[in-house]
Amino acid sequence: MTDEGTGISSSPALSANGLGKRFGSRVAFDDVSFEIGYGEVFGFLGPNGAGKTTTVRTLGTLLTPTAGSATVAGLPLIPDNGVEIRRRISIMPESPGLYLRLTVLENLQCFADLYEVSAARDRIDQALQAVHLTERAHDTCGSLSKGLKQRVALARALLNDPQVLFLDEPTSGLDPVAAREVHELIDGLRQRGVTIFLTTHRLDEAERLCDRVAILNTTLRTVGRPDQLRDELFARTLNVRTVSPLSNPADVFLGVESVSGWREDGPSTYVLTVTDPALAAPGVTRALVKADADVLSISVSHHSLEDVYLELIDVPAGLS
Ligand SMILES: Nc1ncnc2c1ncn2[C@@H]1O[C@H](COP(=O)(O)OP(=O)(O)OP(=O)(O)O)[C@@H](O)[C@H]1O
Repeated sequence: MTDEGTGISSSPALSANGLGKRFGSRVAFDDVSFEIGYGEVFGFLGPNGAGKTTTVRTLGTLLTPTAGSATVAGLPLIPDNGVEIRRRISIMPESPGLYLRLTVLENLQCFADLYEVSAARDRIDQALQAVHLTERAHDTCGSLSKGLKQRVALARALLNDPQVLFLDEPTSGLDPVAAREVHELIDGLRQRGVTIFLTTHRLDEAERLCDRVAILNTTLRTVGRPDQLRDELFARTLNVRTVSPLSNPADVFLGVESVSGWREDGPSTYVLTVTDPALAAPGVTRALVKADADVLSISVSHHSLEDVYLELIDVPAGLS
């Protein structure tokens, strides 16, 4: 569905409603619901065995769901739509699955034939350019590093110019430089308006790349923007350190705009719960100066997506 005049689609690129998949008595994932807009980069996080790959394979029409419903690239996920959905999407699996004795170009030609890509040579050239591999087109895939193989797999996933791209752990096993290159490629795809469904164990990756993330552990634990999840789960705090203990901290802190509580966190260290750190910090500074306190530092505490993840996933005792 397209909004008149704007050309922008108003229906979600991907949606799931109570979606589930079980293998016999084993539940791979259950009761998963979300909506993803066109052009969004959506992170799908969860521990080993959480059901991420099975969700991707189900949305990618490779497995049939056992519960719920979904739409993929604007089409209901039903067997009759399988061919058309596969035409509109691509899946880049965790392992590249290339023919190692064939060159990069031959691999792409092979897959372009398989996918019946029209104007194949142009699409291959565009895909090679998108992943910066034009120079390596005639190298055999067996001679490429893991990071370069991953780029070939990404080029293959781009051959059909997908509306929705599923990336299953695209940086698994890559060194930081190769991972950063993949991140830059994903950024480039986002700028071209490709909707990306990204499964990853790397929380820094999700935080850097994703507009929103979902945390899955067989069922969905939460969906939201990383900063929104942090704010929902953790109170905002200011950390104040002074040279010597304050004689009456309550008198100093309470009454400052935006400060709703305080506690001591060791000698001369105070943690203040605040509604808005940007408002609270200058007020607290003024109050400390007025009380003649020698201030060592005032800092806003930052929670990472990892904190959110660990809070929501049941981590076995002793591991957190
Ligand atoms: N074909 C299958 N037959 C039976 N069980 C399966 C099958 N595929 C997956 N499972 C089970 O479904 C659950 C979810 O697996 P899945 O591979 O989707 O998890 P994941 O989140 O992708 O894990 P990882 O991060 O380790 O790749 C696991 O318990 C797994 O053993």
